[in-house]
Amino acid sequence: MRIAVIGAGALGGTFATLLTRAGHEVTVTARGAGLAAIRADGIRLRGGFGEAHARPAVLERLVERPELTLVCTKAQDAEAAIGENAVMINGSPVIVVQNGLDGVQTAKRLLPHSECFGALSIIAANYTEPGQVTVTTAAPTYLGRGDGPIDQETRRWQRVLNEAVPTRAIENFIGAQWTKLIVNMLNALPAITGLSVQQVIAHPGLRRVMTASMREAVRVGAGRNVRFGALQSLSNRSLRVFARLPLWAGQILPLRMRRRMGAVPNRGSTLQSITRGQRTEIDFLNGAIVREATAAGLPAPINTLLTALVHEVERSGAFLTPAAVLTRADVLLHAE
Ligand SMILES: NC(=O)C1=CN([C@@H]2O[C@H](COP(=O)(O)OP(=O)(O)OC[C@H]3O[C@@H](n4cnc5c(N)ncnc54)[C@H](OP(=O)(O)O)[C@@H]3O)[C@@H](O)[C@H]2O)C=CC1
Ligand SMILES: CC(C)(CO)C(=O)C(=O)O
Repeated sequence: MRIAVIGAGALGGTFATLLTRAGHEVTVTARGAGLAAIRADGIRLRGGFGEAHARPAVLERLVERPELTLVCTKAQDAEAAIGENAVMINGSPVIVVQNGLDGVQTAKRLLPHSECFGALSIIAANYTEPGQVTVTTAAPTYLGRGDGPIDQETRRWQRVLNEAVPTRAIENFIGAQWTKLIVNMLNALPAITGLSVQQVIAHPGLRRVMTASMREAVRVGAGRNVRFGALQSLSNRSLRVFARLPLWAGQILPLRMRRRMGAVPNRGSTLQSITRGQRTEIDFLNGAIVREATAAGLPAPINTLLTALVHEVERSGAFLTPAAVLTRADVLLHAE
């Protein structure tokens, strides 16, 4: 099948390489150093899914209509990246592989003639340099659309993706996007401190802040009447119970997430943007919680602080020490 992958970074590079290995005819779009590196030597994948080297076609923009397109940019780049390729992809199916709440809606708005789906990936992948990706956790990807049951088209594309990476079709995709947003409360503190996700969770003070951000996010979702979708071991019921536990007991959730992640350091996709000197996705992660809280008339002080701290680090290029983070967060934790 002719498959296009827009944005060949950590996840795009993983999907492009493994779809090529599965026998598909893959074209990726890239720019700058990524374009030059992939043109010269293809994409090299290491880690959790084994070693693979793919030589997909690489272009700045698509010039042919693919049979399926995966959009794998960060959320802040999705509108531009889809817009640049809209002439070619509008009318053919599109899967947006993205964190945050907005990706599928953005694709639907820009591609009114396409069937649009979303993929929530639990894979952890590190874009170590242009054209090089290391998978630090090999985990499933969840595919769906809307808030209803799984439809036939979703099952069809699930089977195609599943040839490359373990993929499951899910009902209530919109609720599952929220559940993934709770998981993505893992991202901010590594981006602020420069530590891996596992190191942040191992730090008792930072773990409390992370747990508080997750609880706040669940409460905001509940305030927006969200029915959280099932993802890994998380469910609507378990998340709502988690948000009511005392803070000390709630820390079981990030500890469980760390256990599932394994021991290979996971830098998280937001820290990777910081390290590359790029704008992060934080306004679509913790920032989305702040916006949703405003809409629900609820406070979201922890997510407001974490969003602001990531922006501080983006501007200064200097990570904060755990002690500096705790000085800023302590008063909020006492009020929790
Ligand atoms: N990495 C991970 O482990 C996980 C990531 N995710 C989510 O998946 C999504 C993708 O993340 P990730 O793969 O980490 O991101 P990366 O930043 O590694 O990759 C995104 C790629 O998109 C490229 N890009 C941006 N705009 C364009 C454009 N207009 N045309 C062509 N290419 C473009 C970027 O190029 P350039 O480098 O030139 O900017 C970059 O190579 C995010 O929403 C993230 O949150 C979800 C689960 C895990
Ligand atoms: C789940 C996690 C944290 C995996 O790294 C992720 O989604 C990300 O890095 O954006």
